[in-house]
Amino acid sequence: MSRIIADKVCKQYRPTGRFSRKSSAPWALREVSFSVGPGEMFGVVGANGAGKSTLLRLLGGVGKPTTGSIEVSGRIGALLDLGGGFLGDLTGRENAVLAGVVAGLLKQEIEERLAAIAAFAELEDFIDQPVRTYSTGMIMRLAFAVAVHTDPEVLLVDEFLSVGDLAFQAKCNARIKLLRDGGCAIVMVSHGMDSVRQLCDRVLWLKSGEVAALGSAEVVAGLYETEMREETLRRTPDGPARSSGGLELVPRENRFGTFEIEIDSVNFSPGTLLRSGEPLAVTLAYHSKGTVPAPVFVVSITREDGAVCLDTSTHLAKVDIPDVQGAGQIVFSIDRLDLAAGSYFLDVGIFESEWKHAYDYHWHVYPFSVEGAPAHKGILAPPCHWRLGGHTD
Ligand SMILES: Nc1ncnc2c1ncn2[C@@H]1O[C@H](COP(=O)(O)OP(=O)(O)OP(=O)(O)O)[C@@H](O)[C@H]1O
Repeated sequence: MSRIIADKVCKQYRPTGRFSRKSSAPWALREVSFSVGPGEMFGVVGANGAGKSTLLRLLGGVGKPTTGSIEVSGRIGALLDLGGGFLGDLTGRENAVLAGVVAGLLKQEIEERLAAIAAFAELEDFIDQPVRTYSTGMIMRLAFAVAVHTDPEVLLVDEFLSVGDLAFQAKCNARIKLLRDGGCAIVMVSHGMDSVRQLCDRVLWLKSGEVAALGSAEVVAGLYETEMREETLRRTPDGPARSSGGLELVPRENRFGTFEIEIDSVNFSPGTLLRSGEPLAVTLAYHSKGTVPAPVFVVSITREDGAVCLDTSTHLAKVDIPDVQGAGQIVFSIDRLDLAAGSYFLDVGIFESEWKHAYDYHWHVYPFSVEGAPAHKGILAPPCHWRLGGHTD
């Protein structure tokens, strides 16, 4: 069950000013699909103008996708515009009650929580003062405290907005983790890859409104950092698009990396049809020009909607990989691929030993389909059996 399902979401703001007549406005989001389950922390990363806030706003019900759909189930706690909705002449207490009611709580329910809200926001002495006398930090603390005390089942947070002093930030993060452990689905726009790695389960990387990558936090943070690193170093990837086995590998589109090691070939043809329950073996052939210390090899299988089915690496499997130089190959095999029928992607890559950046990562280059699976719902479809035992009268 998912709390959030975004399906091919596109957003184009109504043309104004320079886009009014001659050309149409650019797309702020284009064909963005993903789902977030209960208890999942879903990060959204991307450069300025990539579409992160637009996505968060749409998830919070502010505006509608131009095309595509968004389904959110459960009470939403949105920290989109911290304190922006507060009325200056009302006291902190009155604003908290109003915000709680808007979030869907009964007046009495929110009143019962006021002491906890004021304590969390560290505003006990100021809660009966008008909000116009508050500093920006105090307003943000109050807004955050209200949002996390309304039992949200979905929480939308922009990390930038949740900053207070470091101690308060740590308290917010702890609270967010608590909510996650209680089954809240959290979408967090993140700006630092360290916090992405620490907090998020999965990450969506938006680039000019499109999905650049979607997968486990480590992989996507590594890919993003690769690109940022290249940008900071003003470094262009070696070589133009390369063709391999009929595939077009385009740097920064479906191939990310610094290419100190390159994946030369993968023995997996795009469009392969697999039968559920069959074994799978993938051989990566690679080469490096210089010596590369203990790289991490990664294989990931995602469903078409971005759900991670398998995400593994030599690091997780504790396989000892020596320093690499020259050409070599590595084989990854699964005894049974018990996937439900559907469409999937196999992604492969090689990362720096500490996951700091990708050497070479092939993103959604190898689509495949699975058929012949038992008719279960969900991602896994292993052979299953039912046995009714005994009778109760
Ligand atoms: N209200 C608006 N009207 C018109 N265009 C908008 C509006 N809001 C955002 N955009 C445009 O949509 C695109 C995505 O913007 P958005 O603010 O969602 O990106 P972002 O990733 O959140 O950026 P940042 O990190 O700078 O906040 C940009 O090109 C931006 O100019």
